Amino acid sequence: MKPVIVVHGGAGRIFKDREEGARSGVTRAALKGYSILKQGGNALDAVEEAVTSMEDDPHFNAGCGSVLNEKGEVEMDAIIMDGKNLASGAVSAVKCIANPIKLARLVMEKTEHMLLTDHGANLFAKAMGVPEIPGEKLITERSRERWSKNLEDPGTVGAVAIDNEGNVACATSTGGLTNKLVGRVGDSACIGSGGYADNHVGASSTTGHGESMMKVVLARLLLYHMEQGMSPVEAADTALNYMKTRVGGLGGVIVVSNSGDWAARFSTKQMSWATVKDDQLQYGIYTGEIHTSSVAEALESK
Ligand SMILES: NC(=O)C[C@H](N)C(=O)O
Repeated sequence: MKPVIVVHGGAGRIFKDREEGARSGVTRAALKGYSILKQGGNALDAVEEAVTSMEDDPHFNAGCGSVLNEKGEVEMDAIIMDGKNLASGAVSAVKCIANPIKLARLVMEKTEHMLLTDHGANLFAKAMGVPEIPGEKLITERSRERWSKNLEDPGTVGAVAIDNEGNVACATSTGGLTNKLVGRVGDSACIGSGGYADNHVGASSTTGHGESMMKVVLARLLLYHMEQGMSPVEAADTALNYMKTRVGGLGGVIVVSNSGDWAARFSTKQMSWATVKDDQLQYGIYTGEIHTSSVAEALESK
């Protein structure tokens, strides 16, 4: 199986002055994940690496750069899932951690549980030797300014991949919604809403209005449509359209099928996304925008 990775950097409105940062952040993440797959690495490692790269990038609403809750603090949600055995791990409302996706992976691999929240997630991090960082380190000037004006930012991040053994995986990470209530948990920590991976079908990761996505269980819904015979593009559009007409919610999805077909679709005005397949990088932000270059060219310009 030829490896494929697809990443997103969030659906919503991306301002002009943020477009270049979003484009280069998603392409960097896709290239990092792909290089793991190319070296024979597995899909789980690739999606974790891609998401970690975007958590560390202050352009995105995940890790450093996360939006702030009603108290002006960062509380983050993340999930990772292995399509081989349907194992998954998640954290919700976790604070003072640089990379929630790594903590989610530890929940999957080191506990009997699937989701740890808030204080318990931090206690677990400590037990695993994951360093706590001051909450301030996750806050950017921009996130504080947008919070004070109660302005929404897109930027949840996610990745899906298939490796050369045909295993699929997904990972999603977010700071959630600006001015959310303390303790609010969104779709990104919830299996089937923020992401889902099953080798029998494929893997998906989502972004958008979390409460709407939880109502329709968006990530699993679109895989269901693929099980019924739809292509990734048709399944993504059908699921997004259902969410829009049924509950009035907007968002975006990325998906890879177990045969290596992929899609990046959104019902919002924009979503930053990138993919690498057959040593070719593609990326875009607006509907219909697709830039293409070889991986070699892209790595030279980085
Ligand atoms: N920007 C986002 O995708 C937000 C995320 N889905 C949430 O509701 O927490």
